Amino acid sequence: MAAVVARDLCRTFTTRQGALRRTAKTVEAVKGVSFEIAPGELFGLLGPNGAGKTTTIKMLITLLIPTSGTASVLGRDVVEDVREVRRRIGYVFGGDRGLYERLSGLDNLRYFSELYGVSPREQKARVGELLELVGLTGREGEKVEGYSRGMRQRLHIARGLLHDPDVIFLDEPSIGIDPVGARELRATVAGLRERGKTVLLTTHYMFEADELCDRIAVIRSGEIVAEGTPGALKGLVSAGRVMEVETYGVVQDEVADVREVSGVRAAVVEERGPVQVLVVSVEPGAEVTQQVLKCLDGTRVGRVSHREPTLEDAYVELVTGAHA
Ligand SMILES: Nc1ncnc2c1ncn2[C@@H]1O[C@H](COP(=O)(O)OP(=O)(O)OP(=O)(O)O)[C@@H](O)[C@H]1O
Repeated sequence: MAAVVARDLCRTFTTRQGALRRTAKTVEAVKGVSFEIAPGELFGLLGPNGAGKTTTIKMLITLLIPTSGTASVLGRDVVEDVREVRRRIGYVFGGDRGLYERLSGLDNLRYFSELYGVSPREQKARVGELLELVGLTGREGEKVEGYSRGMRQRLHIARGLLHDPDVIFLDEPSIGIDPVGARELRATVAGLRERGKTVLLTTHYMFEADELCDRIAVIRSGEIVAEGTPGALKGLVSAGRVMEVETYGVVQDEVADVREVSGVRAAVVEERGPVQVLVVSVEPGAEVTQQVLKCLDGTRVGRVSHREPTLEDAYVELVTGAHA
C-alpha cells in the first residue's frame, strides 16, 4: 500500500478585491494533482513560488479540504479520517516561528512532548534520540533565541517527530538558511529516510531535490508537469546543451527575443554577483550562438560558454513551459 496517495486533487480559493466595489476573484491553486509515495520513499515536490506546493501539502495534512479529488495517508482518507491521519503524520513548515525563544531547545521539546501526549516514560529517550538526529546534542541547554536559523529549523523537525509519525511533510525547510546550515539540514532529512520514514519535501532548490529525493514531481501553476527520478528528469534535457552568456544589464525584451530563436528551448537570467548570466537551453545539434548574441546587440556581453545540462536546467525548462 502506498504511504501517500493524491488523486486529482483540486483546490480553489475565492478572494474579494477592492475597497469599494468588491469583486470576487477565483484562484485555482491546485488543478488535478495526482501522485503516490511509497513507504520509506523521499518524494520531492518542486516548483516556483505560487505553484501550489503548500496548498497541496495542506490538503494532505488535513488543514485544507480539497475542492475536489481525494487523498489518503497510510490508507486513511484525509477528509473522512482526520484524527487518524493527524496522529500518524508530522509536518514542518519553513521559517522559524512557533518555538519558545526564552526556553532552551530541550525545554521546547519537553513542552511539545506534553502537548502531543508523549508518555512520560518515553519522553526522555525520545527527546534524546531526536536531538541526536537533528544534530543538536550538546546545544540543547541553550536558549532558542541564541540559535541560528538552521538550528531552529532542525529543532522544528525534532518537534514534528516527537509523536513518532510514519509520514513527515517538510514544506521548504531550508528557506532562508545559509549554505552551511542547509547542508546540516539536508543531512537531517537524509537521516529521516534512513530511519524508514516516508518524507514529502517541498523545495525551490534543485540541488537539494537532486541530492535527497528518490523521486520528484515538478509542479507549475497547480499542475504536475513532470515526475520521475532526478536522473530521469535530467534525461529530459540531457540530449541538449546549455549555453551561458555573461551580460551586464540585459533587459527582458532581449531575453524574450532569445526565446524565439529557433533551437532555443528556454532562456532565463540568473544574477551571479556583479554579472547576470543568461542561461540558454539549446536543442541537440542546434547552432544558436550567433543568433543569441545578435539578440543581445544593445547589451554589454562577457564570456560565452557551453556546458552539460543539470537538474536545474531540466527544472527551468519544465517550469517555463518548454515541455508543456
Ligand atoms: N488562502 C488563500 N487565499 C487565496 N489564494 C491563496 C490562498 N492560499 C494560496 N493561494 C494562492 O494559491 C496559489 C498557490 O499557492 P501555494 O502557497 O500553494 O504555492 P507554493 O507553491 O507553496 O508557493 P511558495 O513557494 O511561494 O510557498 C498562489 O497563487 C496563492 O496566491
